[in-house]
Amino acid sequence: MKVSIIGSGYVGSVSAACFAELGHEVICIDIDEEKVKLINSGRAPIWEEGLDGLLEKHSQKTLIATSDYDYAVQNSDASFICVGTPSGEDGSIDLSIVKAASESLGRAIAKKEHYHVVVVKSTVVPETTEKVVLSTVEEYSGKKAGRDFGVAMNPEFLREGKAVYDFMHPDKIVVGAIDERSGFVVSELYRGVDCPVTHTDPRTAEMIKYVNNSFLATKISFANEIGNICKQLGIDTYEVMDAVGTDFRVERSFLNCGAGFGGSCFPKDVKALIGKANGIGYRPHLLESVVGVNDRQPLKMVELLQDRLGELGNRRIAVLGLAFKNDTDDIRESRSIPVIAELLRQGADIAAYDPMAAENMKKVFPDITYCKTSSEALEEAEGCLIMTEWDEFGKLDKEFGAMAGKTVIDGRKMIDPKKLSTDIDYEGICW
Ligand SMILES: NC(=O)c1ccc[n+]([C@@H]2O[C@H](COP(=O)([O-])OP(=O)(O)OC[C@H]3O[C@@H](n4cnc5c(N)ncnc54)[C@H](O)[C@@H]3O)[C@@H](O)[C@H]2O)c1
Ligand SMILES: O=c1ccn([C@@H]2O[C@H](COP(=O)(O)OP(=O)(O)O[C@H]3O[C@H](CO)[C@@H](O)[C@H](O)[C@H]3O)[C@@H](O)[C@H]2O)c(=O)[nH]1
Repeated sequence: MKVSIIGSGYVGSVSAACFAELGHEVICIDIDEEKVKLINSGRAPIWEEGLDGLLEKHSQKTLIATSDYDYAVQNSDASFICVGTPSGEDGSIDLSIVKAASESLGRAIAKKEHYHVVVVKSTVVPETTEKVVLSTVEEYSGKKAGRDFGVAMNPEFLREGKAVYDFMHPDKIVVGAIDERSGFVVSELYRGVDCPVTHTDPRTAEMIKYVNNSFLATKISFANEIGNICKQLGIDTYEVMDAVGTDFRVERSFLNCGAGFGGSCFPKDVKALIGKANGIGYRPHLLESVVGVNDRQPLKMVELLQDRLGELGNRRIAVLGLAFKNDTDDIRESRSIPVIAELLRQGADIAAYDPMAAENMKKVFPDITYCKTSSEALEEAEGCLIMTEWDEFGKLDKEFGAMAGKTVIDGRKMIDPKKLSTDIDYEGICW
């Protein structure tokens, strides 16, 4: 089939490359000319394991990029909207980018003779597909949904760092369509991907995505709350979760306590669902607490450091890990951001290191010191905060010997001090 993908960020570029790998002809549309150029030269606009290889393989053959909506719509059967859905000022969803993409799509569909399917892959709150996307495309195309064009919602569940693998091997595919014809086109695109498919209406599909993310975020905040209690009682919360997680009704994953959840999805999506609930007159106390625990958790890292070191002004502090999790250069909502902001507020001298995300963090904190290795960051540092679960931090040992102090606060349970040959003053955030 022929498919166009609107937005070439994490979801769009991965979806485009994977649809090409599944044998479809793909056109990427982005308003960012740099991304268009990169994709057309066979290079990925973001770092994702395996993405460069797929783009190199398919670019200029069955995959091209453009900023021309008319060309893309004329030459495809369906368009997937994969643009950003950031938080507005009050945390509720900002749909302006989705609206703009829907307008451009509507104008292009106006000029098309044949049936076209509009698919929303961006994470959008329930009712958006019908009340914003469908109605905008109708308005700008002068055509009728269900007759002249189809509409479906197909949420994406990929994880950054594992995005290509997740797209090709998903747990589930959800297709929320306004009618059978639209749903059929979307399902056909996934032919060859082996997993259960849920066929439903658009608003249920939209809600499935939010419930999936909110539940995982809730597990993490629950684990952090339990971890905070366990720490005070001198109980190993990881041992607790290992045992509790053997209950198949609980399941062990996403119960690792630590510095909290970051990323472009969990914080934004939980807040968007809160905003949507408030909008319909329901106050979601549990979801508010999930955000509250997550906002407080990273600051505990600084408090623990202060307990050991006292005043932090002019003290050199190594911050290991800037990405919101391992295996990505993405720093969106990284828990190291509030930590660095608080350290700066207290006048600390920060030596930061991340294997991939330093360039992105420089845009947020241009004036801290960025180091090329963990060793360089630890050199002469009085304290160290481990913020991201990069494998290499679990292998640190002798490097701690170069510190001026010995305090290491671990936010991701990367270090087992009993296994180190170097003597450190170690404390875990919840253990
Ligand atoms: N990042 C993830 O891991 C992930 C996973 C599942 C779902 N999602 C959801 O998918 C959506 C996209 O997320 P992302 O992380 O890929 O975003 P992103 O910011 O990385 O990419 C969005 C892209 O859209 C482009 N764009 C903006 N306006 C446009 C327009 N009018 N026409 C064409 N292109 C336009 C931007 O230039 C950018 O390249 C969000 O709703 C997000 O919540 C993200
Ligand atoms: O037990 C855990 C598990 C994760 N995290 C943190 O949670 C965040 C998110 O991790 P992860 O879910 O692996 O990353 P994302 O790439 O943000 O993926 C989530 O968000 C995507 C966007 O919606 C969804 O598609 C995915 O299914 C969903 O896992 C990171 O900061 C992790 O450090 C914890 O603190 N404890």
